[in-house]
Amino acid sequence: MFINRLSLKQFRNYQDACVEFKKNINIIIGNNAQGKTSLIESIYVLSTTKSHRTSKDSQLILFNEDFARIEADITRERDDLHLSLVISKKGKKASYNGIDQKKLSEYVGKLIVVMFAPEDLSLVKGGPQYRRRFMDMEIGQLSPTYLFHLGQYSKLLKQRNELLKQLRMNRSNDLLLDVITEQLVPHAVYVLNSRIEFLKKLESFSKKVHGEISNQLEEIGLDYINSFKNLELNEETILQKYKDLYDQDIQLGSTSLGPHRDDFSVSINGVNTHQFGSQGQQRTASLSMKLAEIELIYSVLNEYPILLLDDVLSELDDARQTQLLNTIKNKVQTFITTTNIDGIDENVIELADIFTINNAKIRIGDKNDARSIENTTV
Ligand SMILES: Nc1ncnc2c1ncn2[C@@H]1O[C@H](COP(=O)(O)OP(=O)(O)OP(=O)(O)O)[C@@H](O)[C@H]1O
Repeated sequence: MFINRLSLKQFRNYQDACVEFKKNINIIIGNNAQGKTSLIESIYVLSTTKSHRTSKDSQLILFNEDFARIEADITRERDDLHLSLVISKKGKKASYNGIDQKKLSEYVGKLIVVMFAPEDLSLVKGGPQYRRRFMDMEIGQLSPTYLFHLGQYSKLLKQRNELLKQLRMNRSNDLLLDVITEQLVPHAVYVLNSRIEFLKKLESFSKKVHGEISNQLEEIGLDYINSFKNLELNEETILQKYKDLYDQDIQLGSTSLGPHRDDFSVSINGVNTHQFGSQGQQRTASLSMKLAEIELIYSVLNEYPILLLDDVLSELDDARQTQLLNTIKNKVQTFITTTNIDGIDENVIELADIFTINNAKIRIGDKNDARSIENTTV
């Protein structure tokens, strides 16, 4: 898929902006704090309805304004799309081809993106919450059903934890605990099985990509860490396990097992990268997973997603940039932000359109414009 036109109104530091994209590689260059990340963040938000760098939607609205709007014209293999997302203090409203969407979960998946940003290093290095979020966002883009089950699971989990806390004070309402637990279990089982299946597929694509990046010296492994350990993941067994844990959960005042506790490990040549990997290995492993995602999405949709590279390309060495270029060339529309074009491989620059951003004003430029920006960078 391909974004032809993007327009922003009162999004972050953009008052009004409209930009057309023609080539599949687009380099966005500007000094710090001009609006580069905000531009690609807007594409991510339009796709997923969530920002990759804040959970507070109000931060996306230009200071002192009431709403922000992101719109784009998109060409997909099978059709053209017009997407619009309005973010206001009252909430978010999405529409496609002029039709308002009642549920955001049904809107997600129209525009599919893969983002690789500095925060993605946390994917390997950070706590389990980063990896759970990664799985949920990625599976969610491909499956509204997953988003539905995840949403139900989160809602019921919150209710169950509140109830457990009440029961800790006064053990009287076990019947309600039965009801909530019985409702929770099918969603937990669906989420678990989907994540395990996703991770298996991602592992097989990652092995291929990582082998190529590392000259076949390294083998990457991804393993789902399931808090139910080796239990069979069917509703009956999981329900029984939750029941066996009633006393423990009441004492804790929270649900001790389930998808909200899970994680996945990333290993290189059998060694856990989270604990023992070098910075470089952690970065390569994150990149392999992101590139693998592109191929995984293609295998499901028969269509490539859009790739957003926020300030990460110049940090990759030549071999990794070449690998990246091979993955995206002529097929994946890619947006690359940077303050410094010198760190970007000439072969990538040759294939790209270059845009400059200065105080939220976007201009189409060329290599020389990009270099003159660098000269003014302090
Ligand atoms: N809601 C908002 N309203 C107005 N301005 C905002 C809002 N949110 C962020 N900004 C400002 O927008 C500017 C651009 O931020 P952005 O993160 O896009 O910069 P950038 O060009 O990616 O810079 P860097 O290279 O430092 O990452 C910053 O000055 C930031 O403070």
